Amino acid sequence: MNAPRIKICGITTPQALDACIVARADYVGFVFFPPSPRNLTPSDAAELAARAGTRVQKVGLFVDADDLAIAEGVRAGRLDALQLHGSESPERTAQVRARFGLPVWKALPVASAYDVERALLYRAAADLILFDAKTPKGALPGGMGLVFDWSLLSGYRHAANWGLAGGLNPDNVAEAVRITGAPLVDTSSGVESAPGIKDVDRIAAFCATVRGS
Ligand SMILES: O=C(O)c1ccccc1NCC(=O)[C@H](O)[C@H](O)COP(=O)(O)O
Repeated sequence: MNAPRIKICGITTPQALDACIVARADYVGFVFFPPSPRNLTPSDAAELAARAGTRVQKVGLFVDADDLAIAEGVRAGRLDALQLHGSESPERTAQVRARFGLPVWKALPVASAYDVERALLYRAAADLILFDAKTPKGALPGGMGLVFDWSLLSGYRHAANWGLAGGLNPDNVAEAVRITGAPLVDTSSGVESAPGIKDVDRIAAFCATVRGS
């Protein structure tokens, strides 16, 4: 089995970006959601994008954003893909893909087998389904370090390209991949020393563990 592709989400500094590139992460995530401790202004995103060049793919994360906000993120962050992490419907997801001409990842919150089945609704609209842990009402919809029951994905016949997120870190990611067979893993708080503060050693350890799994 090929090693899973790796996305490190919530990059806010050149040091963290460089650590992802050195560790050969496939994707970095730029968060465009003001309530997040990882939110980027357009000028921060432009600086990071210029530094990254084509060395890593840049995924812009949006939560129920309108076209204007997405367009600003796409321009500033020179984005390669869009991650919709709110309650976007299949119709809105398809609309965003058509409007921006970029691959769209749809994050789905998971707490039960029913939540996993909802992926079918997005089969035609999204290029990738990202299964993430459901967060409590009123909390951020992601980036909380919460894990869901990975056995919900064990042996599941996926109808679409997909990835696993939610509380992954250097200590648990090998087990998560073993149980789910995830072809892509995504982490944010699991490679941080505090909310929004990436730890370059944890980024390196996460990537090394995934490549070795
Ligand atoms: O990172 C945020 O602050 C955030 C805010 C709003 C929606 C999603 C957010 N992050 C998503 C991610 O970073 C990941 O795609 C995923 O949720 C994994 O996060 P974590 O559990 O912290 O590893």
